[in-house]
Amino acid sequence: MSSVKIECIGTDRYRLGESPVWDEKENSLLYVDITGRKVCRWDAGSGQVQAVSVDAPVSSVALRKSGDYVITLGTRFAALKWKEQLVTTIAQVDRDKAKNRFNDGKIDPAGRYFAGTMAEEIRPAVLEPRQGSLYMLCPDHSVVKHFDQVDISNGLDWSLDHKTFFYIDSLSYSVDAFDYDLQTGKIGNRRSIYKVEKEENIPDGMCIDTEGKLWVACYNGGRVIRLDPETGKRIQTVKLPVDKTTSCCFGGKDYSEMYVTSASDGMDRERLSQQPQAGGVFKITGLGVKGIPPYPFAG
Ligand SMILES: O=C(O)[C@H](O)[C@@H](O)[C@H](O)[C@H](O)CO
Ligand SMILES: [Zn+2]
Repeated sequence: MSSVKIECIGTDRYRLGESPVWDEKENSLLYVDITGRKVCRWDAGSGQVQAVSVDAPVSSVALRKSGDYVITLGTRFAALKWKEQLVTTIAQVDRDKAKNRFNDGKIDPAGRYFAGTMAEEIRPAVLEPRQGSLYMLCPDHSVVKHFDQVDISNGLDWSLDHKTFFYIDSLSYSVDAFDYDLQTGKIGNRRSIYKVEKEENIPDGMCIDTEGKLWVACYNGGRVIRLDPETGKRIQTVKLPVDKTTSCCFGGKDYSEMYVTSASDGMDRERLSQQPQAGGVFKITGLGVKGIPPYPFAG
């Protein structure tokens, strides 16, 4: 564990970095700046970042089987053609909730796009409660609502045997599990597998490793934690040089590196001068565990 190394990739600082996803074909890391309204792609070879600006808060990005990407934009699921910088709407949700937007999203092992919504934040983590829902965009472009009453829909991933869905509603301060039916995408039997501790603050984005353990980025906690979903115990803590760590994914060669996004929104000048890397994207090496490739959207 002593060989764990953390570095900030590049010099760009984002307002609300989120949704890191490794794009193996491009040897690149994709991520979004939600409030900065852009989708970014960092080329691991050249170190260059390309960005596509969009017309609404963009909260997640995912690979697409047919090439290019899908995103959650405002309250829409949309397709993004990278080269053309072209965004086209696939489906819309929460039409009755003008102030809602999508938040975190990820593709399930069968190629469905899961993403949840939340109310507009007055400031980070302060918002009208229970306005969000969890949705699933199917490959045929139909949308299913799984449940509502969500405060801040956040981290999500699936167990390696695809029988469990893990989910975080941030303001419940809990990491939850559901039984998962991969055939139908149905979820059930919700239970909490981990209650975050006070200094861990707000559980945000999440990903699984090849040992079936969960990694959770802790917003205002300045860390990622590794959890054993079987025992409900935390087995590792990795601290980062910024407080507002938002999400994590594995990438790089053999998915042996971890990438962590962060935010700078809501920090005053003094705080920002103490944490000059706030809003940066970090690469962690030497963890000694690997991740799995992201699933692409099948539609
Ligand atoms: O990163 C996200 O998922 C949200 O969009 C953020 O706004 C934070 O999570 C929130 O402020 C604290 O929970
Ligand atoms: Zn998040």
